[in-house]
Amino acid sequence: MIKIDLITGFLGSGKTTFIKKYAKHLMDKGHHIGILENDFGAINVDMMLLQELMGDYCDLEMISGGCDKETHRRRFRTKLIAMAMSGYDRIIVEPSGIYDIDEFFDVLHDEPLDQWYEVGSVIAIVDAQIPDKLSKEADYLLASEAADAGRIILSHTDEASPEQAKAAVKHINRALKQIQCRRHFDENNAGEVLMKSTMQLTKEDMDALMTCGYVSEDFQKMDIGDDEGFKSLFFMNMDISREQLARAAAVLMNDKEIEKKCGHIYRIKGFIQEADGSWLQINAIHGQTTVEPAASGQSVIIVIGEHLDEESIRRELNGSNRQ
Ligand SMILES: Nc1nc2c(ncn2[C@@H]2O[C@H](COP(=O)(O)OP(=O)(O)OP(=O)(O)O)[C@@H](O)[C@H]2O)c(=O)[nH]1
Repeated sequence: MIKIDLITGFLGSGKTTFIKKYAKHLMDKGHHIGILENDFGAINVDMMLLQELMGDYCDLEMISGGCDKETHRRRFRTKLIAMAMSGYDRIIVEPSGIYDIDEFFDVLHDEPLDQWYEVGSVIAIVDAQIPDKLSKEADYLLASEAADAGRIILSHTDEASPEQAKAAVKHINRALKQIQCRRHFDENNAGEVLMKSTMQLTKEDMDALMTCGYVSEDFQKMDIGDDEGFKSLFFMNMDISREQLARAAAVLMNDKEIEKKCGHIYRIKGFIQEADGSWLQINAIHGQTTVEPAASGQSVIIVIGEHLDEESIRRELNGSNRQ
C-alpha cells in the first residue's frame, strides 16, 4: 500500500515550509515520494517554491483549481489513480489553505483507491499567532483540520509568546466545541501539539510526524460555499516595486478603513521581477511582509481573504487609492 499524508493548515501557517523539510526527510529515509499540490487557485505559487525538491526520488504534481467542488474532487481522484501507477511509496498532499477535509477521506475510501492507498499522517499546521477572532468559516476550517489530525504543529512559535501559543490551543478547542467535536487538546501537553517553528523541527520530530497517523472524529459539517466568503485574487504583471508592494501590503492588511473597501485580507504572496530580471518572492502574513530572492518566478501577486473587492485592491496595489 502507498502511504498518503495530508498536510493541512490555514493560509500562511507554514505548510509549504514544512513540506520542504518533511519531503527531504522522507527521501533521506529512502522513500520515493510524490507531492500533490491540491490548490484551488489558478496559479500554483507553492509548486514553484517546491521545485528544488524535484529529482529522482521526488516528483511534483498539481491539480489546477478554479473549478467547483465536484470537479475538484473528480480531478483529485483521477490524479491519485495516475500517481498510484508511478512507483511512489509515499504521497504528500498539500491542499489549498481553504479546504474541505472530507474530500481527502471520501476519495480514499472509494474503490479502487482504497486498495492502493492507506492514510499515513494527517498533520495540521496552526499559526501560534492566529487572531483571537476569526470568521465562522475560518473557525470551521481550523476545527475541521484539527479534529482528524494525528498531530498539530503550532508554527510561528519563534515569533509568538508562550501566552499566544496557549491562546491558540484554546482557540482550537473553542472552535472544536462550536462544531460539536469532542476532541480537546491539552495546552500543556507536548504530545499531540508540537509547539515549534516549522524551521526548527528536528529529525526526531520528523520521525514522530511520519508515524503520527490520524484520528477519526465526528463533528457537525458546514458547507463552505464555492462563491461566498473566501476568495483568491490574482494580479498579473503588476508594475510594482518591492517598496511599493510592502507599503500596499501593510495598508491592505492593517488599515481598518481600507478593509471596509477592500475586504478582510489574510494573505498576500507571489513574485515580482526586478529591473535586472531577478525574482523576488513576497510573503505577507499577520500584516508583515517579507521579501526574499527566488530562483525563478512568475509575475503574479495573489491576495487571499474574505469578501474581497478586486478593483479596490488593485487601486491600493497601484498606490492610487490615496491620490
Ligand atoms: N517565523 C516563522 N516563519 C514561518 C514559520 N513557518 C512559515 N513561516 C514563514 O511564513 C510564510 C508563509 O509560509 P508558507 O510555508 O508559505 O505557508 P503556507 O501555509 O504554505 O501558506 P499558503 O500557501 O498561503 O497556504 C513564509 O514567509 C515562511 O517563511 C515559522 O514557524 N516561523
